[in-house]
Amino acid sequence: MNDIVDHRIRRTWTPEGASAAELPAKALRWLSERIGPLTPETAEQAVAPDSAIAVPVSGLPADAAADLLAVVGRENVLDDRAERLGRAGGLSYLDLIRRRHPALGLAVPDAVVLPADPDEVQRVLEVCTAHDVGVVPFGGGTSVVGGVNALRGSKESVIALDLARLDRLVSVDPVSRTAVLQAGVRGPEAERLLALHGFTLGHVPQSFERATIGGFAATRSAGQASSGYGRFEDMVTGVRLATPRGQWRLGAAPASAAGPDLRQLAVGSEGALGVITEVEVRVRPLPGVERYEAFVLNGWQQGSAAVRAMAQAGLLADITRLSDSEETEVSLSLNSGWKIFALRRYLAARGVGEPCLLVLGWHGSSRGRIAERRRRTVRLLRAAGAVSIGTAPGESWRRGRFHGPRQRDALMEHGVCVETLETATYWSSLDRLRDEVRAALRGALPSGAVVMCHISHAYETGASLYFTTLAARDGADPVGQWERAKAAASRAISEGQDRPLGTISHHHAVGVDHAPYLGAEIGELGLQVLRAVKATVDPEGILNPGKLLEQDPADGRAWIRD
Ligand SMILES: Cc1cc2nc3c(=O)[nH]c(=O)nc-3n(C[C@H](O)[C@H](O)[C@H](O)COP(=O)(O)OP(=O)(O)OC[C@H]3O[C@@H](n4cnc5c(N)ncnc54)[C@H](O)[C@@H]3O)c2cc1C
Repeated sequence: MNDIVDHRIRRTWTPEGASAAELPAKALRWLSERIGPLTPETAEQAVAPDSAIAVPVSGLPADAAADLLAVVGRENVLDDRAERLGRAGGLSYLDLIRRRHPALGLAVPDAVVLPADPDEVQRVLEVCTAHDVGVVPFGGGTSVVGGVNALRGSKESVIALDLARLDRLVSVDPVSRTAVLQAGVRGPEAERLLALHGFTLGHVPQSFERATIGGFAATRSAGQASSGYGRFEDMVTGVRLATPRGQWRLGAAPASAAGPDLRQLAVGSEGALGVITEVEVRVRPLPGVERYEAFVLNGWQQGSAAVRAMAQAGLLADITRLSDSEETEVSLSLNSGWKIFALRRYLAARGVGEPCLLVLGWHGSSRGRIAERRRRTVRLLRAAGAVSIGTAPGESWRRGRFHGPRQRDALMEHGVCVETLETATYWSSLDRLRDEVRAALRGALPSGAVVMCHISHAYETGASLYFTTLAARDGADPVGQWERAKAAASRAISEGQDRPLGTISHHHAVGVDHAPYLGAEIGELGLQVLRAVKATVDPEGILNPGKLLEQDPADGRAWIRD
């Protein structure tokens, strides 16, 4: 079993484990004052042994198993409970809760299959089509929308198709600045391999340490530096897919008017239209210099107007992230490193009563190049009323940029209901969307719940909104508690007059959790178009049953409560 999967079973993000993110006493005190007394989980709940989780005997038919062994070798068809449990779902709050409360049940694949290369992936799909076995493509397993849950749909058995062995940088074209990476390469390894050639991808989501190139493409991921490097789909120049109907290569030129851009059907296909085996990406020269800094704006309106002005003037930093006052308050309260009292006094003296933190990160070939870019941005920000608080808080953000999942591990140990959700809309609707989602979450969660929001992806025409909630967990019904809150927020996002107020997902994708809301966004005709594509490439419906397009009430949700 690889380290990553092993540590996921133990419910810790990295090998260092939850101890890497122990919450300081000050943070716990602050939190219990805000959301009510924390009720740490019992030792049994916190580390439920694997043996406590019911894992049915593998239902993979013997003849299908034999054919799979013939393709990938005996050691790459795994049916022991630990390996299967390791791929039983992703990393949403509900996924983690199910692992802590074994009685809630988990959807466990019948086997884990690890092909070595694109041709083996293709042959695995042929075997699964012949034996009518469902296939869940599994990258880093960091889905937070149920994308890798081992649902069966109409199939008797389902495998997790783990792409971990597709871990190579296939080629680099330094002239065109493109590179081909296999789907199973994880974020840090992709950067390491590209750096050997002097390049970077610049795709750094918070799940960077574990998520894969194939997963980024399959979910239309957006990284923290999207303002500078673009979203993942902006980086993709070509895709190689294995489908039950054969291999499909897309992307012949950097731009094309040869009909609709079918690459964009593969990007965002969430394992339902094919298995992405290779991705050709645009790469950029490694930046020689980085600079992180922070400003404070007075209130959300002033902050979001400043980010809009930056976006519309083409003056965004590579990383541009605005926290609302609630999120800023939490950062200030929980951060032990800053001189908080002095900072609050300084801001009050500058007339900032409702601080909203704006972090900017700059990448460039030299200090001079960065200075040149930031000069105009800083002028704009000063005119918008922003107060510079220097590089220390920016550096602190950079150092902690991947700590979120570890802190979540620690918060869960303390009995907190901690989850995130995200959306995006046009600037003219942004404030209304934020107000409505906050009201929906507050209405559904216990009083005192902390509901924070930030903008971390901004465009000329609009921005994403990312919400984080912290609430006292309902120990008797933790799943129902979050499902109700999430449904209320999703309704607020999806309702609107002639179009929804926002998108049901800016970068987490659809999976199971957002499937009921997809129709509101793309219309019944849109759903039919996608179903027609699915019927063409996957006529037997083996690929990722119950995700993206399908809502199978008998399978899609019921197992959660079983
Ligand atoms: C703590 C945390 C922070 C996160 N932060 C971000 C963030 O900042 N930005 C962001 O965009 N997302 C974020 N996510 C969500 C998640 O990391 C992304 O969706 C990521 O792109 C998933 O990559 P993965 O390799 O883990 O894919 P998986 O979780 O393994 O799979 C995701 C979906 O893609 C399909 N899939 C995976 N690989 C392939 C393939 N090769 N071919 C076809 N289908 C495939 C799966 O079947 C599934 O439907 C975060 C998640 C967590 C847990």
